[in-house]
Amino acid sequence: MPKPIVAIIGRPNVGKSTLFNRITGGRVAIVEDTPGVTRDRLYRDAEWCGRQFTLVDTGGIATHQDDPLVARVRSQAEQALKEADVIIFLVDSRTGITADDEEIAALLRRSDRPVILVANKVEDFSDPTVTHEFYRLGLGDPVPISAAHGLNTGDLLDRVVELLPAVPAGEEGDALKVAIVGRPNVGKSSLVNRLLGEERVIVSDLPGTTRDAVDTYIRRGEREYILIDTAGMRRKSRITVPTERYSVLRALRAVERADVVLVILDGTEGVTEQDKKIAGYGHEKGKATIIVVNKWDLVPKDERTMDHYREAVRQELSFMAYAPVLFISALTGQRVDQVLMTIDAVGEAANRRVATGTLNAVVREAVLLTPPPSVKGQEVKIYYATQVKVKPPTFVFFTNRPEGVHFSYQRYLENQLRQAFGFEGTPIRLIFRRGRER
Ligand SMILES: Nc1nc2c(ncn2[C@@H]2O[C@H](COP(=O)(O)OP(=O)(O)OP(=O)(O)O)[C@@H](O)[C@H]2O)c(=O)[nH]1
Ligand SMILES: Nc1nc2c(ncn2[C@@H]2O[C@H](COP(=O)(O)OP(=O)(O)OP(=O)(O)O)[C@@H](O)[C@H]2O)c(=O)[nH]1
Repeated sequence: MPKPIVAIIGRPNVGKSTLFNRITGGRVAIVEDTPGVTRDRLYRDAEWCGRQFTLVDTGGIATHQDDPLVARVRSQAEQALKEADVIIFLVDSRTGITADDEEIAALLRRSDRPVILVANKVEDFSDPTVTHEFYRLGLGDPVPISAAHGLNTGDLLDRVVELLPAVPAGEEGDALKVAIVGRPNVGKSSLVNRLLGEERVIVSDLPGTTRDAVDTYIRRGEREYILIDTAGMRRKSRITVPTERYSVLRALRAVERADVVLVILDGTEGVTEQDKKIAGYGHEKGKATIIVVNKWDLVPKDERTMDHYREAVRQELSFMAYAPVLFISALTGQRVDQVLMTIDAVGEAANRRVATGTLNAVVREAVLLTPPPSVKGQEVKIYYATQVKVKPPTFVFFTNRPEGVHFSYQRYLENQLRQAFGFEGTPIRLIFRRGRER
């Protein structure tokens, strides 16, 4: 299960970022007395009484600067309503209720999300009348706080934790987290639907309809998965819709918390620059990756079309030669069964540990077969290796000259390890350290 999300909403200048920093214990950011000062940190993890959650500061959500304030505040609130498990609605006890507050309150009253109404900037907690007028918003008892001084914020957090969804038993454990990423409209939601075997995510022809990452928990026999369905990532220059900034962040976050990344390509198009960038995120983060070429039903083909496409993928994504390539149709269901099987396989490979003895037998033979080239007349010796980590499998090689192991020789060693141990679908890392013969 992902961490629950708690959003702070409210009109500009009520103290959202002050409260955000107070709760997450971040450095108190430079807050100015100017309404609408933009910050770029939207999400931060927080914990209270052992419960973890992700806090969102909606003041940082990008909106059209040209839009009237009311529209901006409303779109931020709507965004928060879509994804938050609990909402903190912040008002300013010094200014009292404004038209913007009324507008947000109306939105909140129509939604079914738990809302905590919080009156900020309270100086005198002994005076019960300071928060009285806020009852009129129809959202229950206002909680008085001072975000700037950290007064009563503990009580507020108690309320937040009470309202968080319960942690379902046994769900924290072994489920493999699978991020489904790709450009808008390549068929991410359609694939998720197929994998679920039922229509649960709304699919539409409009690019970018799937705005938020949706986490779905599925079980197949003994195995459990969490599918993280992300919104399409747009090229930076084309980001015009306010929520796009959100989408890119979410997609990156999805990759970060995933064990396996499915990069979905549109079979009717080649591999684009955007595809490369998306695939690159997973590679850099050391995630096991599967390339899924979708809409294969639409591709006019003969018996060589698949090989051609595969070659193109290999060429464009040459940095991830380890990733298996599948050709599917989310629409007809063709070969979709291979997706879960391949997820299992690459998930296992990413977690594989090789015994030190076996590893060194392979390394010795590889070195014997092709010794490392010497550098400036000096011999380079590889003494032994050991696996220090999984996800991704990471190996430390001890050598007399770590800087002398040429990149092409590192490639050679990587290939030898792959030949011996597989590791299909996962990057592996080789680290060279100075050491002595054992
Ligand atoms: N007196 C007092 N001032 C506060 C308190 N909390 C925040 N402020 C001040 O209110 C102003 C606005 O605070 P911010 O945290 O930037 O408000 P915001 O809601 O994030 O504002 P936007 O960025 O415009 O959305 C700052 O000058 C803060 O110092 C408080 O508890 N008491
Ligand atoms: N012919 C065909 N059409 C498909 C296939 N997969 C998806 N589509 C269609 O492609 C369109 C986009 O599919 P979605 O699943 O919404 O794509 P998405 O990647 O989630 O899109 P965003 O929400 O924009 O990120 C829909 O009209 C689907 O019916 C496929 O395998 N074959």
